[in-house]
Amino acid sequence: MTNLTKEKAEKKVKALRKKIREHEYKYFVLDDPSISDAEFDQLMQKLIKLEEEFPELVTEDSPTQRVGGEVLDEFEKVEHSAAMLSLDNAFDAGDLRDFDQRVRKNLSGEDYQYVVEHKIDGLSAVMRYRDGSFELGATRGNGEVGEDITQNMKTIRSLPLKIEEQAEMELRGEIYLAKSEFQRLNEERLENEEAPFANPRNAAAGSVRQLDSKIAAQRSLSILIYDLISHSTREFETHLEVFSYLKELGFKVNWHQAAADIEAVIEICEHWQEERESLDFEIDGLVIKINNLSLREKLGSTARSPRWAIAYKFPAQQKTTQIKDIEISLGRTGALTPTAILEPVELAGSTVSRATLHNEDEIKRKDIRIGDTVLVQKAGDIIPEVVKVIKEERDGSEKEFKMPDQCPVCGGEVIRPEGEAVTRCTNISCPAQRKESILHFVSRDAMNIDGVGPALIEQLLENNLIEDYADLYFLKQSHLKDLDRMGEKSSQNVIEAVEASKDREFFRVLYALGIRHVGIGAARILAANFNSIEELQQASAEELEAIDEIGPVIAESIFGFFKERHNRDLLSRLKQAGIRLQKKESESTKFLEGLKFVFTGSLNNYSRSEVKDLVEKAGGRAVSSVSSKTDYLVTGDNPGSKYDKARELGIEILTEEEFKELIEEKNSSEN
Ligand SMILES: NC(=O)c1ccc[n+]([C@@H]2O[C@H](COP(=O)([O-])OP(=O)(O)OC[C@H]3O[C@@H](n4cnc5c(N)ncnc54)[C@H](O)[C@@H]3O)[C@@H](O)[C@H]2O)c1
Ligand SMILES: [Zn+2]
Repeated sequence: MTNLTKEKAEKKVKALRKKIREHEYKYFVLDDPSISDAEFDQLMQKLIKLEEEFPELVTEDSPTQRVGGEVLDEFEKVEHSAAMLSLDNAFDAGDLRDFDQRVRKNLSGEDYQYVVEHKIDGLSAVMRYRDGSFELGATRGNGEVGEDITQNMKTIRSLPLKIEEQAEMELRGEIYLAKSEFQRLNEERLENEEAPFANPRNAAAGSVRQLDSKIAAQRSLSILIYDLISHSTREFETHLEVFSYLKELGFKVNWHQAAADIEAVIEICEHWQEERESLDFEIDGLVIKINNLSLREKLGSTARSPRWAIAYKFPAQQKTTQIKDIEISLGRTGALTPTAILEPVELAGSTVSRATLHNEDEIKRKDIRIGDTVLVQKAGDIIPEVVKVIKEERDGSEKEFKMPDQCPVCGGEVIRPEGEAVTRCTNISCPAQRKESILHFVSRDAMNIDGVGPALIEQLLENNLIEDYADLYFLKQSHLKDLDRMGEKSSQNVIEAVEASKDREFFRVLYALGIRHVGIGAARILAANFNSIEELQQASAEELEAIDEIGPVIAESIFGFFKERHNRDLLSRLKQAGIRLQKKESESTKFLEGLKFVFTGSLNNYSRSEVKDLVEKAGGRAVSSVSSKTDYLVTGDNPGSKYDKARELGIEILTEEEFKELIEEKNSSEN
């Protein structure tokens, strides 16, 4: 009870109706809502409560008395043979039990059973078949009159256009977009600088309402059937019977499960609330229906919804809130990630106060500003994200965001390489990324320092014994002895292993530095072209790019590395420690030294034994299977599964032509 006077209540009711109508227009006509469904449902619930308390205020045109929706003039109108209603909502087990009480009372003692189905977050459609052919498809519209979308529905692959049934029949189902398709579509829209759809439902609705069915066809819509409205020659007793009949005819029917009573229904609802992410389409709840069809008739409907069904709605995954600030957090590879600090909101059962903004481009594309009202969403265990900005809410005080030009953790220089979306701190010993860089430094292909693993590195950092990898060379046995699992013997071993690494080949040192994009292959090429660190450091970007295998991205990264003052300091300490930062007289510069090649598909210019010879002459090895240790995969015609595996592992892939160039060039430069 609200304890309102009638006058006050009337004012509230009017204001609510106005608000609800505005949101219905944005949602149903523009396919562009500015609040989440849960927030909309709350407004509706408020109105329902007030109207229950003051029944004299109920008017025929109240949103509670009719199905929300509008019919667009662009389409032919279709009058429905039976009104297409909304569903009543339940938000928890209590609401479901209340519903069950009402059913029980209305059926006065008759036995009944429920069927529970997914509530697909799409839009409902009605389909008419005659003499075995799909004849008409229509939207729900305002419930009485819908829009003729027959042409667009014909693009839905899962909808049979012919069936083995000569009767006249009418079906209902939900048109939807699969999650993967929704994601693809939104990425495409962002790229074309179009506003992303707020959810798959809006995306599906926007696609169905395309006047050009070629565009609809590109959207890959799907449909699931959930009701039979009429049939000219057959009668059915239960909803379950209808489902098996439709399935037999070749329709894709909605998932469903029988439930003996409301407690069984509640269990099914709880199950799917947990499992909803496992589906390839969005469900926003479950629909509970009476199984026996004659009982449905007995229960009947209100102006807005049937009394024999109810929608159980999951807690909201989307809500509107405000961005209070945008902060930068640093990943372990030095990536600067902007994060929105939100006015806390309750979302899918937890309080959300941060959302990832991914990167600078994403902020620009979505035009996100500090102070904006935004729609945020949380799906599964994914970090919350900003779906879109509600631009109508701007008052001019919002501030545009600018990426900092210094690392917020260490003050180091940040760069955003051309063609990349990510801005990074270039300081290798930046606290946010030093563990990773030290791990890389000691790894097998790099300095190969045995006995220095993740656990030891963590301890060394925690005890302030080292800050970066150069510090490893200044460790004394007395520092190590007292650490966990570090006796006399093992600390001695560590010191010796560190000492032994001072004489590694020059290319390994170059690789160990951890310059972004300089993998072991690029390090070898650099070592073949420069005799010492100083030489490399003095090279201009142009000189670097002049080397065949070194592209602008690697060149820029090398350049950036040497420019950073922390990195220069790090190098001078490596030098001071006695690491050899130049080539040995005897150091092999064989071009493919140590590199592993895998070949797949049939080659046009070489036999398999020829390529093996070529690779081995240049110091490389030809191996038969792809693993993370593979450096190059060379593909001929009709490559096999090795190709997919290499792609998955991010291994560099060469065509036969590229391989040929590599080998020929090498031979000519070495002769
Ligand atoms: N965000 C906004 O601004 C805004 C505005 C208006 C409406 N809305 C949302 O739109 C919806 C209101 O639409 P409604 O009146 O269609 O009610 P509803 O979504 O609560 O339920 C009815 C609809 O459920 C769908 N459905 C999915 N699976 C079904 C199944 N297995 N069996 C039967 N029906 C199934 C059908 O399309 C049917 O029309 C609510 O979710 C509401 O939050 C949001
Ligand atoms: Zn930093």
